Amino acid sequence: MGSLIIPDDINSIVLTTNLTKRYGGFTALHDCSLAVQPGEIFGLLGPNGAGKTTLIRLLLGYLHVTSGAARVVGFDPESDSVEVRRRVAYLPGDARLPRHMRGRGVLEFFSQMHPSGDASRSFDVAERLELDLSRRVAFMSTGMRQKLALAVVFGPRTPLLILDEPTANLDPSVRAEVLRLVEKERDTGRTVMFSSHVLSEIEQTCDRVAFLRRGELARELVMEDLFQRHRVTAILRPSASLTPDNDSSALGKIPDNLSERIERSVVLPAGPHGRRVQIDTAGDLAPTLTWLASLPLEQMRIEPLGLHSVYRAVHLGVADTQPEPGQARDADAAVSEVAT
Ligand SMILES: Nc1ncnc2c1ncn2[C@@H]1O[C@H](COP(=O)(O)OP(=O)(O)OP(=O)(O)O)[C@@H](O)[C@H]1O
Repeated sequence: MGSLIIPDDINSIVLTTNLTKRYGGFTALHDCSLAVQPGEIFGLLGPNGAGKTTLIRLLLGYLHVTSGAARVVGFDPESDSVEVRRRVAYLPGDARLPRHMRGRGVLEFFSQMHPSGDASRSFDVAERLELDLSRRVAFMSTGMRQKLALAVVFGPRTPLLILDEPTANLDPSVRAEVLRLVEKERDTGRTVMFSSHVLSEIEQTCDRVAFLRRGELARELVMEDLFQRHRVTAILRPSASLTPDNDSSALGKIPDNLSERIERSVVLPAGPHGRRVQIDTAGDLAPTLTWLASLPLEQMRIEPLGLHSVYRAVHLGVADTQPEPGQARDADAAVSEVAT
């Protein structure tokens, strides 16, 4: 406890320094240091058991810290959890609501419980999510209960919202509506932290994302930087000359001004249409396009590299820019299993 807080991070709304949680001999979170800035949507990604919920519950003081420190909305959740919870609206992954109450009663009850509760905001959210508030919780479906829990949590006007898998059990149109609500809150200056297994919604909504893997903070990513990374796929013209080991010599030397932007360029073994070429780029595409146009390539396709490739790399512990040929298919299967 009581680790040094870096002065640059003094304005962070969430700050953790070497935060660690052990259950007996098992480490659920290890040396996690991260900072969330006011007004951003911060995503937490990671496979099952990675430590996302552990981190969130430490931030709210529901779990005791083993070592390291956290500061949330200016307070230490270990010693001031009441102050933290006054300022944070929290959606647990396993939200439990009073089964005997009707939806309307639940929203009124929770808005009175929270110091910054506002029932009218909860009712608005319930309406946007098309939730029938006349039903008793006991007779609601899983998705309806999730909508009700969301209506509860979007009620209080707290500076920070922490949502543990907010879109779990919801159909695609409701998921989209929840993400719009999250963005709306951010646009009013609130900060949102949320965990999810759905890469597309993190990609679409978050300003920054942290990847947890086996209790470690494996990677942090600014989404703007991710959107600047692309994969160019093309077929090598049959006339292009190749050295016997099929290296990337057919692509020539990468111009000096692009050396930082071209993260990877490979000629893959021949497929049904010829030899495939893959080039991964970072940063502004404009200068790269001129070079690409000069190469002996056809059927060129340019796609954003996307969170999927980073997730795969972090999840499998391989470099996202240099997957082994043939490994990609296995990796994709593993990701779709875990991350869709
Ligand atoms: N009370 C506990 N005692 C022992 N181990 C625990 C306890 N609570 C959680 N763990 C373990 O800590 C690890 C992290 O769990 P956590 O719930 O934080 O993961 P998560 O990333 O939220 O996973 P999921 O995506 O499945 O919700 C898991 O291996 C889990 O089994």
